[in-house]
Amino acid sequence: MIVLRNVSKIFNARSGPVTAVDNVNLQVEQGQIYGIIGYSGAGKSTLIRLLNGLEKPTSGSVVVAGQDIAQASGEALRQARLKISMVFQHFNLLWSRTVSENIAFSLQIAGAPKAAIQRRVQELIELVGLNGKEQAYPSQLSGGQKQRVGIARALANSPDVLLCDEATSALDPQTTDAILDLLLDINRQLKLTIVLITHEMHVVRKICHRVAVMEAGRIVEEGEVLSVFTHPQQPITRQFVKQTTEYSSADTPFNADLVDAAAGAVLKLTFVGQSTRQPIVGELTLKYALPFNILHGKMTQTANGTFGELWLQVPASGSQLENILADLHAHAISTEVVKNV
Ligand SMILES: Nc1ncnc2c1ncn2[C@@H]1O[C@H](COP(=O)(O)OP(=O)(O)OP(=O)(O)O)[C@@H](O)[C@H]1O
Repeated sequence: MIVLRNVSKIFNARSGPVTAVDNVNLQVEQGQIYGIIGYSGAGKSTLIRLLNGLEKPTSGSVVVAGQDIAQASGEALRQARLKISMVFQHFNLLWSRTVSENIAFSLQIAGAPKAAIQRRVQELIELVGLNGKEQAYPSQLSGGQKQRVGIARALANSPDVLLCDEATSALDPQTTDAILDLLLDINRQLKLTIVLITHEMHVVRKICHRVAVMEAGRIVEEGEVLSVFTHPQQPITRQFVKQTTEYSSADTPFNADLVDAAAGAVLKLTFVGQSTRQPIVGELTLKYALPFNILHGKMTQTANGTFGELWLQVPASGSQLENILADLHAHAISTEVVKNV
């Protein structure tokens, strides 16, 4: 659905040239929810503006739904952009128009017949859960409701691609989750391709199928969300993954006092997919007749699967510890010896 080839964008600022996007290659499949994560200044906004033709690349090609957006101009660009909608962080609603009128606006501009507009608006109101709010003005709505209007408005022209520019960054955590659920629902119901930019890994974890990590204009890591979470390669990706855990340093998530200095090695086990279903601690306890001590455990859901992390203290060393690790690997469980006591 979207293919970016060797895309760079260099701005000529007063202080000199700024490379906002640096040789980016990217592919988003039809029906995918694709996350682009990075800190402020990484180039995310520029990249998303390249996708809807608001910026032209300095070099490279940007193809969306078969159309080269970078080459298109005039009427062709206008038509292409009708199929690429955007949802904004600060909603960008028309404050003097009601909810219905905001949603109807782009259809009116396109010259759709009145009855068709009314039908479409009602359909969208129901889709985003705003029944009863048709005649309300944006100032009478909560942040989450405003974003529902923003999403309904973006869907009015039945786009091929929905771009979300930090769509939940102005919302509290509960409202963020409700809006993310709505996006997931829309993706499933309409098979709509969604590209979102964010600085929050929680957003990526909850709804994205794939993620690209951006740093200084480049994509430094890319992959399926589940595999990026379980095997982050770059330091910046590890930092983002840590955002979604309750501990912020490289330290373990449990109180160090729980570890008995004389009671053996501390292991971190990571389970992915099917391996999350195995009663592995019970099996090991029986097999080795050892009192495995659970220090901490958690399961995390992503859009393409579940992974679990478990910290254990194992009163074993030497060849016995090696055998335990080999057994875990045979069950497709990754291990890390956090501390070898
Ligand atoms: N029109 C412009 N002229 C000059 N420099 C620009 C322009 N737009 C963006 N930049 C620069 O390009 C770099 C990337 O900016 P961009 O806004 O794309 O990053 P971002 O990841 O979206 O950050 P934020 O989340 O803060 O918006 C920054 O160094 C920024 O200063």
